[in-house]
Amino acid sequence: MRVLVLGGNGQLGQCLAKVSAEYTISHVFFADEIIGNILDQNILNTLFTNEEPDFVINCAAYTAVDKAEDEIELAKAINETGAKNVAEVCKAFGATLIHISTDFVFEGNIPALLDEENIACPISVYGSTKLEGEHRVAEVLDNYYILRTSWLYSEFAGNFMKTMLRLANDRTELSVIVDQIGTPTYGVDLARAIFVIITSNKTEYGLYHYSNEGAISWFDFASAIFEISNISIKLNPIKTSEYITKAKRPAFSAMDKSKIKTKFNLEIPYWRESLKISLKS
Ligand SMILES: NC(=O)C1=CN([C@@H]2O[C@H](COP(=O)(O)OP(=O)(O)OC[C@H]3O[C@@H](n4cnc5c(N)ncnc54)[C@H](OP(=O)(O)O)[C@@H]3O)[C@@H](O)[C@H]2O)C=CC1
Ligand SMILES: Cc1cn([C@H]2C[C@H](O)[C@@H](COP(=O)(O)OP(=O)(O)O[C@H]3O[C@@H](C)C(=O)[C@@H](O)[C@H]3O)O2)c(=O)[nH]c1=O
Repeated sequence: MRVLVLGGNGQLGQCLAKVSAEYTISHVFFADEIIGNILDQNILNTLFTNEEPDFVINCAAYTAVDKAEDEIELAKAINETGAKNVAEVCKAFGATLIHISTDFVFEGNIPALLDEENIACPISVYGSTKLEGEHRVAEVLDNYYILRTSWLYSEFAGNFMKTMLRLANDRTELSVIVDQIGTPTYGVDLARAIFVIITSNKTEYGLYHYSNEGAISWFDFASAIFEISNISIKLNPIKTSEYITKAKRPAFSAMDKSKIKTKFNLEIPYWRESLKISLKS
């Protein structure tokens, strides 16, 4: 079993590296954006020729949600054309693709757990490009898994948990949005779910939702980060309208994980338990 991780230096890439040795996979190769530039088909061909992967995990993406509103072409190139390039090279080399997508494909106007059948209707450039990336993958390949995840955090790279800890260092007070509801996902839990899929020997291809269990606001998430870390800071709950950002974010994007739990016999940790583990790390 040979696995190739694209975007291997990013947050999820590092989470995959942390746990890959727990699984009976003979070879996992982590490619950064230079040796695995998903915008360059020649580079991808060379990489695939050398690595001969059975599975490819595509973590490479444009993930700067606000910046994407200004860098539309770059976000489209990486999240749409890049996804297509990866799917095409997987097809040419007979590899199964695990492609990562996001809860931000949803509009967020339905306050009920979103399953894979719910209509996606993105309200940001990032969300639109990720949805288009999903379509490109599905157009090219049959043997793909698209995993939509949400509010990814970990001890690695940049994320909301680390932003909160950093801001608490030099502020006595923080204001965080209370009317956007979703589910945090510990990247290490997602990494383990990906390896479960790879080692399952199943061929249940398609679209899946994966996050931790529970549904909370960003304010709740920040409160828990500070409470578990014993950081005392004044935290103000604010409305979305009081925190101006370039990109719109869904008001409700908590997802239903029944499909992945049933098909792969997965037990998903509750968000707060995973947060404690990540903060310890
Ligand atoms: N972070 C989150 O909250 C969430 C993320 N997701 C999805 O999960 C996946 C992984 O996200 P995460 O690990 O957090 O994101 P990161 O931004 O941490 O990692 C993405 C990686 O892709 C690399 N990259 C950018 N352009 C290219 C390119 N042309 N070729 C190859 N690599 C490239 C980046 O390199 P560099 O940094 O040098 O540009 C970076 O290392 C993404 O698909 C994302 O959309 C889904 C839901 C939530
Ligand atoms: C820093 C900060 C953010 N916020 C709000 C803004 C936003 O609505 C929310 C999260 O902010 P961030 O910019 O950290 O997170 P953001 O980049 O919006 O996170 C998203 O990233 C992409 C890649 C995804 O795919 C999504 O699932 C989601 O994780 O918190 C505050 O209310 N107060 C603050 O001090």
